[in-house]
Amino acid sequence: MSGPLLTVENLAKHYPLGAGFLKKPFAVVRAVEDVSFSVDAGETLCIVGESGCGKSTVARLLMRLVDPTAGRVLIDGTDIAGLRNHELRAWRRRMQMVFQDPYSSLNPRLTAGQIITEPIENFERLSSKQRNALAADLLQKVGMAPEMMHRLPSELSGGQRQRLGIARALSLKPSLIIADEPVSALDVSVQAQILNLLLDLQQEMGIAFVFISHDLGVVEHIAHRVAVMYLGRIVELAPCDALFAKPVHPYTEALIAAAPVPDPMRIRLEVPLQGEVPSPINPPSGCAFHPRCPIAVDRCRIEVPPLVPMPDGRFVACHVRAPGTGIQSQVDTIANSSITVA
Ligand SMILES: Nc1ncnc2c1ncn2[C@@H]1O[C@H](COP(=O)(O)OP(=O)(O)OP(=O)(O)O)[C@@H](O)[C@H]1O
Repeated sequence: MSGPLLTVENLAKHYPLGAGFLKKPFAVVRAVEDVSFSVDAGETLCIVGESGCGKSTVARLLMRLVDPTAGRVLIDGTDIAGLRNHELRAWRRRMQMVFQDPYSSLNPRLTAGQIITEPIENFERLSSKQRNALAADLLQKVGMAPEMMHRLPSELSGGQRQRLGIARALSLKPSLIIADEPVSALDVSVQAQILNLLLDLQQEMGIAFVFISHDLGVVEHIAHRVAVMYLGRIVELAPCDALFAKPVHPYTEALIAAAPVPDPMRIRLEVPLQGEVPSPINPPSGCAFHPRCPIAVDRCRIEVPPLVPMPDGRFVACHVRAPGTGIQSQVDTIANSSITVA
C-alpha cells in the first residue's frame, strides 16, 4: 500500500470543565487544536514540547482512548471513526501503545508471561504450550531471559518492566507503536538501552513509531522527523537533522537553546526559554507564542499563523519566518541574529 501509514487531519480536542447534567461548562481546555501530520511505515515521528502542550492528548486521540472534538485519524487512508466493530478490532491489532510508567501500566497480579500474551488472547485462544512459547520468544526479542515469564512486575527492575511493556506491545505484530514518554521514568543508562532496543526492533520488524517526549536528547537520537508543539498546536514539523541544525520557529530555537548540549562542537545559543506556558483555557490571541517571542510583530497578536511548507521541506507556523508574509527582509536579519526570549 502506498501513501502514509497514519494520517492525522485537523485534529482538535477540547475538554469542557465543570460540565454535567444541565450544567454548562464554565471553561474549555483547548488541549489540541488543528493538528495535522502523517507517518510512513517504518518511520519515527517524535512529538516534542513543554509540559501541557498536548502531546499525550494527541497519543490518546490516535489510540481512540478519547474522541476528537474535530478532525480525523486515518490508517492506510481509512478513517478509524467510520470503522465497524470487527474492523476496529483489526485496526487495534495494528496500533499498540507503550506508556511512560512501566509499573502502573502493567497488571501487578499477572506474571510477565500472562501480561505479554494478554493482548493476543483477546483475539485467539492459546494453549499453555503456545502461550509459553510466545512469551519466551517475545521476552528474548526484548533482551530478557525466558524464565522471567514467571515473575510478577514487582519482581522486575524499571528497565525490565519497560521491556515487558514493549514485549506486550509487540505481541500483536503492530505496524505502529505510540510510545508516550517511554523512557522518562528510567535511569539514563537504561534509557539508552531501551531506545536502542526500539531502534533495533524498528530495523528488524519495520515498525513505525509516534514517540512522545519532552527530552530533545532522546528525540535527536531516534527521530526521523520531529513535530514541535506549543499550546496544542504544531509550530514546526521538520526532518530531525534539519530541525536541530537550523531551527526555524523561534519557539523551536529557544527550546533547543534551553536543552543541555551533549555535543561540545555545537554552538549553544545564550538565551534559554523563559516565562510560563500560557493557559490552554484562555490562550493568547493570534500566535499563542507571541507573549514569549522576541521577534513578534503586530500580526502575531491578531492572526493564528498557519503551518506552511518551507522550500527545504519543513513546515513552520510563524508569520515572521514562514514565507509569503511580505516581511522577508526582517526574516533575513532575524535569522542571523541570536534569540532573546523575554
Ligand atoms: N481529561 C482532561 N480534562 C481537562 N483537561 C485536560 C484533560 N486531559 C488533559 N487536559 C489538559 O490538556 C492540556 C494538555 O495535556 P497533555 O497531557 O496532553 O499535555 P502533555 O504535553 O502531554 O503534558 P506532559 O508532558 O506534562 O505530560 C493540559 O493543559 C491538561 O491539563
